[in-house]
Amino acid sequence: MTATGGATAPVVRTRGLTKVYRGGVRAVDGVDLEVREGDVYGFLGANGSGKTTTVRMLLGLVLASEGDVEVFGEPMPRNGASVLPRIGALVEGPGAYPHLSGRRNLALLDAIDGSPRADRPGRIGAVLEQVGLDPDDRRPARTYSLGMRQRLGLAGALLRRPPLLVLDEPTNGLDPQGIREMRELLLALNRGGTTIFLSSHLLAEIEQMSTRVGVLDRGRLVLQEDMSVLQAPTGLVRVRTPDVATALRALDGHVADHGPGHVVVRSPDPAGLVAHLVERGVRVTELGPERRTLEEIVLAASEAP
Ligand SMILES: Nc1ncnc2c1ncn2[C@@H]1O[C@H](COP(=O)(O)OP(=O)(O)OP(=O)(O)O)[C@@H](O)[C@H]1O
Repeated sequence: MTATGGATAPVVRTRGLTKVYRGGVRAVDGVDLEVREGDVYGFLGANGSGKTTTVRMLLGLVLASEGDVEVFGEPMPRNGASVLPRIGALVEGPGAYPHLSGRRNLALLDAIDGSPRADRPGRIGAVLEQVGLDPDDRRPARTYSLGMRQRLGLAGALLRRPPLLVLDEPTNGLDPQGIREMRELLLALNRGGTTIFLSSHLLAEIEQMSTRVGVLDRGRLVLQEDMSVLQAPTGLVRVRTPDVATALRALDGHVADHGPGHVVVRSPDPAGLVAHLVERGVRVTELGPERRTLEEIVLAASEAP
């Protein structure tokens, strides 16, 4: 196990991870991931950028062509038998036996896992409640909405109370309400200490949930950074005002940008800036630090050659 500067080993680390499919498609190309304990790691990339292939290599479902994967400091897939029971995974659309209820589906999964039988009903009831499904619902899974199936899939992933969840596009096919519920559930799990690795092609989803983000572009990791660093204040202040023309005169030389109803000002001192503007008859309706959106950050990273 390797430790970085005395800190705990990353929960997931890859080095030079590469997958070349037969026929020569380089789906994943030299990827160095680092997911730390407690992260909600947002793994972002357009369709076809290689997210699913990467997730599958993390879980040992696809063999890497080159490079290595460590999960909990152990090599994968070699130590799968010890590592996989500590991972809850939802990789491709949730699979469930359509003729069985949610509870029966989970009981089967639990039995396959070889978990102790004694407290099975209680354990299953608890995860069903946790994902917002009724533990007493006897209807077969085929009558479930897509959102309910997705929750059932997540319930299956949570049965062993894994410290790491690996989820490939967990909100695919959900309506806005379902997406919100999934987000809240995942954030609650993360607050309880679960590390979450989440792939998505949706910027807004990653922006709202993640503590750290990795961006894949045509198989290459073009960005990996903590959100707090990416969205640190830029030293610019955005001022909303109905008096843009007056503001421009008052701030001569300090304006970085302006548009209808706002100016963006280079200023280390927002309080002083307000006083300065008000003195010169500029009405300020709103003022706050300017931060880059994840979209701007990702576009800039993906444009690099
Ligand atoms: N089994 C395979 N054989 C050959 N090529 C494959 C295979 N699986 C994926 N690919 C190719 O590898 C590239 C990456 O695919 P992958 O599914 O990993 O991307 P993704 O980012 O998960 O995309 P999506 O969100 O559409 O699933 C694509 O060009 C895809 O066509």
